[in-house]
Amino acid sequence: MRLTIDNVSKTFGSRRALIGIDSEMTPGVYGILGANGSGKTTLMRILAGVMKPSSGCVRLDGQPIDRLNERYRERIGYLPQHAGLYDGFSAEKFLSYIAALKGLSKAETPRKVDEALELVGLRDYRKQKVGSFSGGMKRRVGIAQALLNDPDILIVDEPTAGLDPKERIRFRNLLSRISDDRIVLLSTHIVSDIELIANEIVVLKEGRLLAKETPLQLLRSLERRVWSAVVDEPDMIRLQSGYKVGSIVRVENRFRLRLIGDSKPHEAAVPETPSLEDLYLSIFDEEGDASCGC
Ligand SMILES: Nc1ncnc2c1ncn2[C@@H]1O[C@H](COP(=O)(O)OP(=O)(O)OP(=O)(O)O)[C@@H](O)[C@H]1O
Repeated sequence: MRLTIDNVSKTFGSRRALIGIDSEMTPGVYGILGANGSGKTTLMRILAGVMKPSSGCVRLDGQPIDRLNERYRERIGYLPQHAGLYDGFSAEKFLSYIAALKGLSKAETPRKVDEALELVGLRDYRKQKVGSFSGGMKRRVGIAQALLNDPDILIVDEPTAGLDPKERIRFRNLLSRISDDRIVLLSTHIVSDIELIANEIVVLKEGRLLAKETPLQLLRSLERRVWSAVVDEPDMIRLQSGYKVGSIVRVENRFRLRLIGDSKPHEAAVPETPSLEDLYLSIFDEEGDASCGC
C-alpha cells in the first residue's frame, strides 16, 4: 500500500495553507509535526478526503483518491481535531450508532464494536456513558470509532491536545500497537508525542514540507550544534540574544542554558546529545512553543 501526495497546494482566499507538498507513505506511523497554523489540519483533511486540494493530487496505489471516492473512504479512519461524541450514549451505543452511519451491517456490528472497544482498552467500560469518561478515554472512544471499519489508513489530528502526560503515553502506545500493516498519520505540535513511535516525522512549516525523515536522521542534522553552559546573568542575556535557547535552569546564582549554535557559543559550553525538542526549537523558535505540553 502506497499513499502518494503529489505537489499538493491549498489556498484559502489569499492565504496559502499548503505549498507544493510532495510525499510518499507506506505502512508505518508518521508524525506530522508543526507549529500552530503550519498546515497540519489542512493536510490531514485532504488526506482524509474531506477537503480537496487547490492543486495537486493524492493517490492510493497510483489511483487518485477523488476517483476512488467511496472506495477510498471505506479504507480511511479519521479522527478530526474536534471530534464530537455523544455524551449521553454509552461507549457501546455510541459506537453502534457510528457503525450504522458507516454502513456496517447489523449482523457484524456487535463484533466490530466489541473488537474496537477491546483494542482501545475500554471493553470493561462499554456500558458507561461517554460523558463520564476522562479526556483520554474520550479520545480512545474517538480512535475506536475511527477503527470500526478496520481502516488501512488511520488519520488522527492533534489527538493528545488537553490530555495529561499519563494519558498521552497511553494514547501513544495505543497508536503504536495498532499501526501494523496500516498507515497511521498523527499530527501534533508536541515532539514527545511522536519521537518514540513515529517511523518518520514530516515537518511542516508555514505550509511547506521541510523534512520527512526518521527521528534519527533528523537528529543527525543537529550533531555538534547543541550545547549547554552554566553562565552568569550578563552572559545569559548575551547568549539569549545571539542563539536559540531552549531551556534556562537557575543553578544557585548562575544559569544553565541549553542552546543551539554552529560553533561553541561560550568558553564554558559543553556539547550535548541532540533531542527532537532541540530540533523543534531550531525550526520553530519564533513561535515560542517548543516546550508546549512537556
Ligand atoms: N477554512 C479556512 N479558511 C481560511 N483559512 C484557513 C482555513 N483553514 C485553515 N486556514 C488557514 O490555513 C493555515 C493552516 O491552518 P491549519 O489549521 O491547517 O494549521 P495547523 O497546523 O493544523 O494549526 P493548528 O495546530 O492551530 O490546528 C492557517 O493560517 C489557517 O488560518
